[in-house]
Amino acid sequence: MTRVAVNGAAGRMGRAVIETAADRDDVSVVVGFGTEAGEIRGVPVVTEDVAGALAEHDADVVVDFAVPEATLALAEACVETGVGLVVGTTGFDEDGLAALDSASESVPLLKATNFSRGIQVLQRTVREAVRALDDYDLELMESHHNGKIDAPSGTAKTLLEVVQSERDVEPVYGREGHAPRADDEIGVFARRAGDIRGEHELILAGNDEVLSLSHHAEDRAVFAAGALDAAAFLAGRGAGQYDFGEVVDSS
Ligand SMILES: NC(=O)C1=CN([C@@H]2O[C@H](COP(=O)(O)OP(=O)(O)OC[C@H]3O[C@@H](n4cnc5c(N)ncnc54)[C@H](OP(=O)(O)O)[C@@H]3O)[C@@H](O)[C@H]2O)C=CC1
Ligand SMILES: O=C(O)C1=N[C@H](C(=O)O)C[C@H](O)C1
Repeated sequence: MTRVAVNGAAGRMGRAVIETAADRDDVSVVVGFGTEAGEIRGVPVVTEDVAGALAEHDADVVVDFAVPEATLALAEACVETGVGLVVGTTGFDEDGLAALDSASESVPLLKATNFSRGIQVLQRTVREAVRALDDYDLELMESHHNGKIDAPSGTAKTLLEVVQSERDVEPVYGREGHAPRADDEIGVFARRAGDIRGEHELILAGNDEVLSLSHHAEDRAVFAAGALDAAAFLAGRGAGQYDFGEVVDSS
């Protein structure tokens, strides 16, 4: 049984993680962290002394869905206590990413911009498609709920990295006015509306055809389940960076 702490416990994803864990017997959420103290489904939520709470509740791994500055403070507490860290938060700047890299020298750390298994497969499919259709026009779209802070989504950035590892394309974020398309560009578009859980689509267009590769999440439970799988995978491992692809391939 992996003892899990949840950062951002009262948020959309934090609550989904607590709900999802309640139906599983391989993980147990022992404490949550947030900006307001309280209790969610019997899980105590605390606001301060994160390192003390990790030790007190004997947590093995923290699952984090919060905001970058909270994640970075949490990473310090994980290093202090030797607790593993699953990072789902997106929107880090270069310094934030470097700080997480450095934390992974002391504790096991698994960061993924998307914990759905379908997106893992989409990443692999995108690589193959971009490689095979190497002169097709590429355009990337994502849609999310109206409470999302960062744009483009972390997943869109990851998909862009996959594309760029295969092809030298420059992102153009939205288009307006006189904006003819260049051969070496990829349009990137972000929409925010309602409670869309997360939609991503890459189109590859050329030669009188369009290949559309898309994914949509129907429930946040899919991300919560993947993050908990990652926590169970990380428990007991040594310091270093792990990949969600390893979790998917191992189960
Ligand atoms: N990797 C993946 O699969 C997924 C990643 N995400 C990412 O997860 C993150 C959270 O998303 P979501 O749950 O929708 O966002 P929410 O805004 O619903 O939740 C974020 C939570 O973090 C809390 N928080 C803010 N500051 C702190 C702090 N200092 N310590 C602890 N908690 C804090 C907020 O509290 P308060 O409300 O009081 O400010 C809030 O409860 C985003 O970056 C999102 O992109 C989301 C879904 C899937
Ligand atoms: O904020 C969200 O909701 C989501 N964020 C992640 C991202 O930025 O890619 C993953 C998922 O799409 C939902």
